[in-house]
Amino acid sequence: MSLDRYIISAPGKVILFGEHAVVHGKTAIAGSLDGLRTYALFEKRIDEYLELNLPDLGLQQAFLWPTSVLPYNLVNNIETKDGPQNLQFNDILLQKIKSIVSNGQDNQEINNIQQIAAFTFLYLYTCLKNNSQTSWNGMTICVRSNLPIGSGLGSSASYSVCLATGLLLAFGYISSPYENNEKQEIKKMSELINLWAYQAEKVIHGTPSGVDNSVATYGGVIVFTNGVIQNIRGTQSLRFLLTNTKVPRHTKTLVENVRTRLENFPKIVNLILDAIHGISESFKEILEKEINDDQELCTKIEGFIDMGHHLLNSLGVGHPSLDKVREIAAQYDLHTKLTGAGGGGCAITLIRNGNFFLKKKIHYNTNNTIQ
Ligand SMILES: Nc1ncnc2c1ncn2[C@@H]1O[C@H](COP(=O)(O)OP(=O)(O)OP(=O)(O)O)[C@@H](O)[C@H]1O
Ligand SMILES: C[C@@](O)(CCO)CC(=O)[O-]
Ligand SMILES: [Mg+2]
Repeated sequence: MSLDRYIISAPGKVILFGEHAVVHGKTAIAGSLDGLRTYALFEKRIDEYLELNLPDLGLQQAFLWPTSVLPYNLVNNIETKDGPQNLQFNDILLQKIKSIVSNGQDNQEINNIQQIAAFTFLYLYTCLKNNSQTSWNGMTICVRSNLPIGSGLGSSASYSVCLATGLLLAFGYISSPYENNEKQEIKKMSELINLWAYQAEKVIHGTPSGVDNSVATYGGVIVFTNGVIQNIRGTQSLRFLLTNTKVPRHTKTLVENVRTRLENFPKIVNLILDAIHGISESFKEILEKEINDDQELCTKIEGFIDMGHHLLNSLGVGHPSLDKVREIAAQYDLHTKLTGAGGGGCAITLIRNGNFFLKKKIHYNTNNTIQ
């Protein structure tokens, strides 16, 4: 039974190690950001209109569409992994939604951030509305976030998780944890949310790995390899300083550039991706070892940070502003790497403190898989 209103929230993220390599099947370690989140209000309307308010994108006026213009019944088995896989990014659907978002001008490229966000919502709505028996035909959505957008902190992933959750709740595919907090049910619902948030991320990122939407869905710190997720519980929260260079960049473009470099220099770039994979796996291993000497542990992680930063630079996703952050932090003997897609955006600096690495037994939960 769906309610008439939902308020949903999902965290941003930092990638500690493995960005870009994770797109090519390697391992990444990502952590969710407690205080930086996206919030979405979904409210049922009595008319058959969709109203989308995106004030963070400088949208003065809400998008407003009659539901009658949208195509339906594209996906048969929404609730299984086959659902999205059967759903080809078929051109008719994409063109149809693109023309709706660009007010009827056909063959318009969707390139500004408002249209990308609107297209992502309409795509997910069209897939999930399907033939679900629900009274949520019309709805008003408003999205707000305190995450910097386009800065490498997973704003698109938290946006995608909020949209997927709101629509799955509205169309009755999941129920709120207040109505059903049975552990097994929550696990199933989280997997469905993550599956459809991943579809939304594909619209925004092009060929995402799924690590961003996974950590925005599950929270905490996760180890992610090819869609397999290990939740790391019981870790002492690592302390990082987040620096936003405020240099704008697009994740989709940066990911495409790395793919081109891999196609042009496969023998070299594959070794770099393997080295980045090695850092993620080594980090995972030291979390499991009983290293009680905090200094030794900290020195190892600082080594991973330095190597990780230089390896990402060699993939062409660095930026002078990120190196500047490294240089300034190094004056205080602190170690810094870019986080997310790079090319500007944010850097993370490891903060040492006395009891920084109080070791607690690290427990890996059973694997969750999302694809
Ligand atoms: N609060 C928001 N409201 C509406 N759309 C948003 C919001 N936050 C993010 N988006 C969507 O996500 C896009 C930014 O995604 P992008 O992947 O480029 O950056 P990011 O997710 O912040 O960085 P990274 O992917 O490197 O972590 C925006 O263009 C917009 O379409
Ligand atoms: C750059 C990347 O690895 C992380 C972006 O936050 C892209 C992805 O994994 O989808
Ligand atoms: Mg993103």
